Order: sequence, then C-alpha cells, then structure tokens
Amino acid sequence: MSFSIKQILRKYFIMGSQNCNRNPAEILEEAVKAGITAFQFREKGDGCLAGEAKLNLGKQLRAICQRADIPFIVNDDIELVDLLDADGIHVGQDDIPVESVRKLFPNKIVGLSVSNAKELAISPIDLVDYVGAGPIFDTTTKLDAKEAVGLEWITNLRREFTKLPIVGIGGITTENATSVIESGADGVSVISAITAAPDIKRAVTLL
Ligand SMILES: Cc1ncc(COP(=O)(O)OP(=O)(O)O)c(N)n1
Ligand SMILES: Cc1ncsc1CCOP(=O)(O)O
Ligand SMILES: [Mg+2]
Repeated sequence: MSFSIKQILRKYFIMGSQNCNRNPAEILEEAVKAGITAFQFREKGDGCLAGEAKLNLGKQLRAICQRADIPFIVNDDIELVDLLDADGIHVGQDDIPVESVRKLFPNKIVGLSVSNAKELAISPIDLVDYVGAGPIFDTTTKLDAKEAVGLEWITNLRREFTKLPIVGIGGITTENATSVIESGADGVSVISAITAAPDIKRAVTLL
C-alpha cells in the first residue's frame, strides 16, 4: 500500500452490520466503487454481531477492501487485527492504551480519538498515525457519544499540530463536510452519511 495517511483519511467510511438496513457487503462494495479512501470495521452497539458471526462478516468486508486496495482498519478489537490481517486499528480514550497498541502493532496504522483539550493533554500523540476529532456535530449513530465539540476543535488541533493527520467525525454530512476540511481536517469519517444515503455513489462523490 503506497498511500499517505492524509490521503487515506480523505473519505473514511466506518460501519458495522448494526448500521445497515441491507447487506453490509453490498453497501461497502458500493462505497468502495464510489471512491471511499479507507474503511473501519466497527461492529458495535445495539444489534451488533459477536463471535464467529462478527469474524465472518469481518472476513467478507476485509476481502472487499483487499481487492480494491483500500486500507482496512479495525475498531477497538485487538484480536481481530491479526485474524483479519487488518492494516490498522482505531482506539478511543477508554480503550486499550495507545502505548500497548503501538507495542503490539509497530507497523500498523494506529488511530486515536481525541475529543477535547483534557484528552489531548493525556494522549501520546507521537505514537499515533492519526487523530479522530469529534464528535464535531450532533450524532444519533453512537448512543454514548460525547457532546458535540464543533469545528473549533479541528481549528485548535490544527493550530497546535500543523502536520498531524486529523480526521473529523460525528454528524458529518454531504452538506457540512466542506466546513470540516476548511477548518483544517485532512478528511471526514462518516457512518450514516453513507449507510443511510439513498444514493451511495452520489453521497461519496459529494463528500
Ligand atoms: C476515525 C474515528 N474517530 C473516532 C472514533 C470513535 O472511537 P471511540 O471514541 O473509541 O468510540 P467507538 O467508536 O469505539 O465507539 C472512531 N471509531 N473512528
Ligand atoms: C463512532 C463515532 N465516534 C464519535 S461520533 C461517532 C458516530 C459517527 O456516526 P455518524 O457519521 O452517523 O454521525
Ligand atoms: Mg473505541
């Protein structure tokens, strides 16, 4: 894979079966064809799969990304990284510490959620490949999401870290995606803007 992290973050699609009202593999295929630049397998929340069913879906989605040469990132689940030969892992502030993740996977993409200055102060930014900043806007997709922090959070992060790869997350739509990039993010990460889109090709193109 020869992409830079900033290119990978451009149109970063996140999804699990709980986000899909039809076959997740079909949705991912359409999103890949439409031009997403990375995918995160996030099987989490009400109605999500577990155990073998989760692994099997992961294998299916991993294969789609492999064929299209799109980076495949696993959310939270350390064990799945090797089982699915993922390109990376995304963790949050309450997940396995970044120091351990980096030790386990010295050569994989590691992403960390950072939602505010307090979290930033305790985050080993030098150990991660990118930061997921948000929720920028209100979202109903993640029930335990923190309060929306607004575009200002992206502006602040960019001012402090001129070179750090940053992706915005939370409530990002085809209408507000430009404002996230204009505030200094390298890309947008979305769930419902793609999974709930009546026309995935159009949604990804607009993003
Ligand atoms: C790109 C990106 N940014 C942030 C998150 C949120 O991670 P986290 O805070 O650990 O919450 P969960 O997704 O695990 O519920 C993310 N997944 N991806
Ligand atoms: C996983 C996650 N982390 C912070 S907000 C969020 C959900 C994003 O979903 P949507 O793009 O539908 O608002
Ligand atoms: Mg997490």
